[in-house]
Amino acid sequence: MEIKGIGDRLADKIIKSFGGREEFLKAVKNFEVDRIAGIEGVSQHRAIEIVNSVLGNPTEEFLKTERAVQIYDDIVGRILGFASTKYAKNRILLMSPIKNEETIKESMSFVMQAKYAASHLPRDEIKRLLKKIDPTDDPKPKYDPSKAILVESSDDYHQIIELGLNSYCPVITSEELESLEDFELIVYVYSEGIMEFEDAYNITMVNNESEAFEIVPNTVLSYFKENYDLLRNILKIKEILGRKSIIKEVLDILDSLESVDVDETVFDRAIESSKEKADLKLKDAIKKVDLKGDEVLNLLNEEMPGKIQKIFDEVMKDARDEIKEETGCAFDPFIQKYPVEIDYSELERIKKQEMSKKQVTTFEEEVKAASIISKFKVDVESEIQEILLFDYEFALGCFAYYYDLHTPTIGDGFRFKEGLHLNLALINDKNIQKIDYQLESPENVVLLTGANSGGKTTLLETLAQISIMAQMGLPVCAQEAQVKLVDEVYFFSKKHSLDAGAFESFLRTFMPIVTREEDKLILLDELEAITELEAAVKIISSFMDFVHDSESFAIIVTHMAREILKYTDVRVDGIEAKGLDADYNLIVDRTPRMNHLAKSTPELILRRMYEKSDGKLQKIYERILEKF
Ligand SMILES: Nc1ncnc2c1ncn2[C@@H]1O[C@H](COP(=O)(O)OP(=O)(O)OP(=O)(O)O)[C@@H](O)[C@H]1O
Repeated sequence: MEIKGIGDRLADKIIKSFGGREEFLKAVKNFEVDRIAGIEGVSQHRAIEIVNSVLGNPTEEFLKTERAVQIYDDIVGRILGFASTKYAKNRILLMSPIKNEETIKESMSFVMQAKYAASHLPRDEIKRLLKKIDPTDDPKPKYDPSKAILVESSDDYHQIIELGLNSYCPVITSEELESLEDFELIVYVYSEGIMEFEDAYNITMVNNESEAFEIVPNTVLSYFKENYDLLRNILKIKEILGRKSIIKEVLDILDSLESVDVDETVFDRAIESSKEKADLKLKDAIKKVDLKGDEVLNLLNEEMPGKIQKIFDEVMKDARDEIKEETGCAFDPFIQKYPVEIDYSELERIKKQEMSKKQVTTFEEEVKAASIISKFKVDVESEIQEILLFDYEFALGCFAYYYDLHTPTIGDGFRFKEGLHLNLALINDKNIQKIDYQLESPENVVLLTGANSGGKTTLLETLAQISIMAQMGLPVCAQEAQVKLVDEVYFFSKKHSLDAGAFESFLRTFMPIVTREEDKLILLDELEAITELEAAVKIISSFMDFVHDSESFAIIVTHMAREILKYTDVRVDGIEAKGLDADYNLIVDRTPRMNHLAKSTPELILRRMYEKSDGKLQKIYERILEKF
């Protein structure tokens, strides 16, 4: 693969922005059109051209006229409508016509298999899930200032920096640590173990030879956490497809990681309710106490009589037990008084301690999860890739399914049965007629004549679609078809401009066609609309003779068949209009009759206009009709 087809300056710029040729070629192989389109001055369209030309499939060598390109773009646009992910869209944008028969056949059979699969799948549900698949690359680390890594020496410090862990949380040395309270969690990465901490609930010790995820589990977990929803959707899709997946295990591990938040209100509620109960019990019990004279005297000296102390002891014990029951934590937040008072600073201390403990357990759980889950990363990534590829396949399958495409054979000419223009393929209307047609040697040049609005342009476009789609490796919109693989497709659409500039530019593109050796499919829609009639007749007839003697194929739509036939001898086909139906629609057999010169029937169109108008306008149509 070389970087051909790109100007040197642009190639330099692109390679530079990728940080090297290898990186750029890797992106091309991964169909990363967007990364190239992201470079300043490179449009999406140009990016596609660049990737295609690097891959060796330049579309511009095949699609020779503006209209041919439009027909190709229209086909691609229709397929894109079925794709959901950026990956699939890029791959579809890069589908270009080629001539290698083997590759074309392989691709057609791939699409037909996808069509079969799509026909059996819950398409809407899958599409809804695929719409949510947008994988992020490795997410940027989230910086968490509430945690810290504590190290002993500058060697240890550098080791942590080298692992890039300083982008997850602060890294501090013992001198910088003013208070343990500064952080919710401190991961002490020790080598000697020289620091000692008493009653430090928010510290966890990790050996300095540990792996990165044992110090910061998020180095592994972030990727999975950030992609949680994506993974869930991938799992759902794989379940629908009946494919095996390891994602369920990954999600179970992620789900098992408890949330760090300690519910502080549990503490507040437990304490309030035990205080209320204690107050009631004290009131009841103390009322019944009978104090002796010296006990009353002692009480005046603020000495608690034994009887009352006993009551307090019992009631407070009950209160503490109740709190332990509710919060799972043994502590005493009460001050012995009546009514009982709450020691709020003790309550806060306990809450903080519990949070720290919880932080440490969560950390340990995360390390455990990270160590298991890290082994799944490669598989998870390949499952994501598998689903992106599936989206591409599914889009092609849906396209083939909804448009009812069929594999054509490859042969020496063009022939199709029950063909339909893609515009008409999805319309459910009894007036839509499927068409049979053929263009084969020795009748490789044909004049197509017929009724106004009979469907001549539509037929030309149908053949162009069949040829382009087949060479893109797609099945085609016809029940049966044979296509010839050509090098170039030309489509000249009907232009209404008759000025000299248009004529000259037409000749400039048109005439060199016959000097080229390549096999061509040439479709010409009413040349006489571009030039003066007499000149058109002469140009067309000479052109037809040249094509006739070549390996190329041409259909020429004309209203001047009789005149052209004076100069050359070719097959003439005709689309015949038989009249108007009760709703003034044209009754027409859309399949051309071979060797039949059909009249154009403007009077039928005029009659329809006459019937559908009224008043003055109708009178005018009537006057014109009288002349026919
Ligand atoms: N096979 C078909 N079945 C139903 N409708 C068709 C079919 N082919 C063409 N039409 C419809 O007939 C109309 C005229 O088609 P088209 O423009 O191809 O005719 P034309 O012969 O090229 O006309 P013109 O006289 O302008 O050259 C369009 O609305 C088109 O959708």
